[in-house]
Amino acid sequence: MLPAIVKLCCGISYQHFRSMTGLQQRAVAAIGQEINLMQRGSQITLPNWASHVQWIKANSHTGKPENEGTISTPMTLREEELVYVNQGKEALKKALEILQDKDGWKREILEESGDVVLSKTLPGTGKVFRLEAVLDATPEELYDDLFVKVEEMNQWNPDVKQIKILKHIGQDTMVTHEVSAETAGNLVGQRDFVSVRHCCKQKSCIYLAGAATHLEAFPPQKGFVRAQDGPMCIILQPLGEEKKKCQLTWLLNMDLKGWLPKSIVNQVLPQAQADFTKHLRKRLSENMSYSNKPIC
Ligand SMILES: CC(C)CCC[C@@H](C)[C@H]1CC[C@H]2[C@@H]3CC=C4C[C@@H](O)CC[C@]4(C)[C@H]3CC[C@]12C
Repeated sequence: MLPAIVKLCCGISYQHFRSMTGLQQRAVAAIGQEINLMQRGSQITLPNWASHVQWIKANSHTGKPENEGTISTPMTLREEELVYVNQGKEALKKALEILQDKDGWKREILEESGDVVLSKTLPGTGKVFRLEAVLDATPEELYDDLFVKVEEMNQWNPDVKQIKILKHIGQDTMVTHEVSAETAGNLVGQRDFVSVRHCCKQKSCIYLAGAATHLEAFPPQKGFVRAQDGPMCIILQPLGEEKKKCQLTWLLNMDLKGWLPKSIVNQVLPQAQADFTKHLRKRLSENMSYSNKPIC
């Protein structure tokens, strides 16, 4: 019944859509784009009938509907954005596959706090690192610092010089530009990265995935070696019901590019991971002391 009504509405409104001008056309096209994107990015589940509605695709230059005379096929709009969402999902899948295999990990660092960094060499991928740490925070709080407020990371992590969000694609995907700080003694020069960052929440766990990507408007910058991050992933898993404790598992898979001896790379990367949790703990304790402060 419902699909029939929708089809009828489409039939009735079709002539109107065709005779619409400029802004109106763009508005309808934009709504269509939005619905397609939401549906494809599976941010919302639309009822089945929604797929019967065929949206008019407006030409971005002329504002006129494309395929004049025929009802256009379901739009392949914002394809570029869907590419990023899929890259993020793919990164998560690949990173989880690596983490799922519990065999063959070698211990690189064991901190007094109990944080541990492990490594494994994978054929075709090279050496990957895995950090395991328990933090006094909920997954949501960590998601806030690591995803929502990612641009603030340089304020608490001295290994990061700058992070900028170049593009938001919905709430769960973004393209970021990161610049690392110079390491002590400038053993490894500054690197910059353009990455797709994708978040996925499942039950009580939060997954933050990432992988190197391209943004035409952001080619490699002069003076920086463009490195490649990923497929990487951070898993935030709550520990215990009441206590604010969270298990953080971080798979780091980074190609620093440039001319660097492997021995240096294999030393700085696990160290950067171990340092990351130290800085993150400090940030969390500062956040906590703020939230405990009386309001006035
Ligand atoms: C050894 C030198 C060259 C590199 C050291 C800098 C490293 C530690 C920095 C540079 C960019 C940083 C990443 C930038 C963005 C994110 C996304 C966020 O959701 C989780 C943390 C994560 C993944 C950061 C982890 C730390 C990071 C990888």
